[in-house]
Amino acid sequence: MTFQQIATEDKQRSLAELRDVKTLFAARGWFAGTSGNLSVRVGDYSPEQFHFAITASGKDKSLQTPEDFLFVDQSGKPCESTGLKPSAETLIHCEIYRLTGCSAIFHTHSVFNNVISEWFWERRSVPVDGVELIKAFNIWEEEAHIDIPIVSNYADIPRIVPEITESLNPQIPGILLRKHGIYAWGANAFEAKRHLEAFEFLFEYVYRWELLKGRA
Ligand SMILES: CSCCC(=O)C(=O)COP(=O)(O)O
Ligand SMILES: [Zn+2]
Repeated sequence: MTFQQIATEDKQRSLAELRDVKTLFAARGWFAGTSGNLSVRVGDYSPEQFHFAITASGKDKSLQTPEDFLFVDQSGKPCESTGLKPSAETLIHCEIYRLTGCSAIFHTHSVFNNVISEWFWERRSVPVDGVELIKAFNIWEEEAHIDIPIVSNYADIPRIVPEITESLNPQIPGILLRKHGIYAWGANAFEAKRHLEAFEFLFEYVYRWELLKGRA
């Protein structure tokens, strides 16, 4: 399916979803200093051809403007003529869509996700044991253990992509970039948001638990 074949209503719906999530996350202070980026896929999916709406690079994501989003293809190239630049991290979105076939990807920076990614960097994953909110990832076993992958954070984004290819675990809908932030995804915007919120809860839990353990 080409971009032109995708119904206008579907494109408008994806932009409305992004706008709503952006407004909500901005109200929570989740886009400090223009950080973060969001995308929602539109139209049919195949690993070789897909399209998604993504936040434009470097914008103040707490503001609503007519120039907040643009559509790109599976290689991160704009689908329409535009003066807007897609997020500097678009290639990470491209790779996560290609590997998972998901429909929405949300990326945010927080103090907890940064600190925890550095604390567990040597083991390249954040261990979480038996916390109820693991169920937000559709993992229902009692006392479940999960490991949330951490990859390097290079200024040159294409260098990060092979580490994502290598480390992404299909059971865990998120990946941490070291001292940078979390990428969370889902089958739709609702699910990606649930996953992101669960990750942030778990990072704060692990951070506080590690502190308490250190005092015992
Ligand atoms: C000032 S934040 C540095 C870039 C970044 O990590 C980010 O999430 C925002 O980049 P974008 O190009 O998507 O605005
Ligand atoms: Zn970022």
